[in-house]
Amino acid sequence: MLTLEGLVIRQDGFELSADLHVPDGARVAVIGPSGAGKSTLLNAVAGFQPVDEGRIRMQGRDVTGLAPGKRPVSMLFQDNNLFPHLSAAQNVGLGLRPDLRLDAAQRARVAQALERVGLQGLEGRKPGQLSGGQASRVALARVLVQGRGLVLLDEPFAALGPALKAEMLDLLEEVLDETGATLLLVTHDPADALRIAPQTILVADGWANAPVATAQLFADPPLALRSYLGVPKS
Ligand SMILES: Nc1ncnc2c1ncn2[C@@H]1O[C@H](COP(=O)(O)OP(=O)(O)OP(=O)(O)O)[C@@H](O)[C@H]1O
Repeated sequence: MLTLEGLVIRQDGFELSADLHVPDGARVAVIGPSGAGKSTLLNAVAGFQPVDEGRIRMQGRDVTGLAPGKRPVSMLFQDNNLFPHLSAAQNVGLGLRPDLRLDAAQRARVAQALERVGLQGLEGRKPGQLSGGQASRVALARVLVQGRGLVLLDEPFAALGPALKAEMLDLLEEVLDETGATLLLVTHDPADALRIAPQTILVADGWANAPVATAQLFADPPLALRSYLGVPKS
């Protein structure tokens, strides 16, 4: 699904390298110290961050030079990137057509996605009239209608309480089951990784490492992860 070949990203003295492969349908957490480069990695995969060396391949295609919209990727940020002046339905519709000129079938898909995430009846509300959890559901509905092969989430549910976050991770899992998409999820919470991602990419010391089994990584964390987790070094 996703291959990073000899990737090097540089910005203002910071350098991140990656040489790794994420198989189709894999669910992978991205974890590591603050400032290690987790968001930089996701932004490069999504196409928002230029790459200095190497190639990014998706579904067998070289996408290194492609604009974000041309990549088979949906990205969800912590603020859910919803437009405040648009309704929930319009925010979801943007995932299908940026000019929002939806035909009847596309409008039906939007309604179906909003119903799928439990927001029937709230289609006309603007983000400011929704709770944090409901706004996250709108963003997930957009991921659902986009139906892209790779879903990138950068700490999307960090502002929600623990129970609501667990609920959203469960809903995310259901959406992934339905679309078969591959997931990269940046999180600061090992419990999130253990809950949803059998594999984890550790970003530390200038490298995004190849995915390893999440349970094993946390059972016996490498040095770079120990201080971050607050685990004694010996
Ligand atoms: N726009 C930018 N221009 C220059 N340097 C940047 C920019 N954005 C981030 N950086 C630097 O790049 C490095 C990686 O930042 P990044 O946001 O990817 O880390 P992170 O692992 O996601 O951190 P956190 O967990 O705190 O969100 C940091 O040293 C940061 O200061």
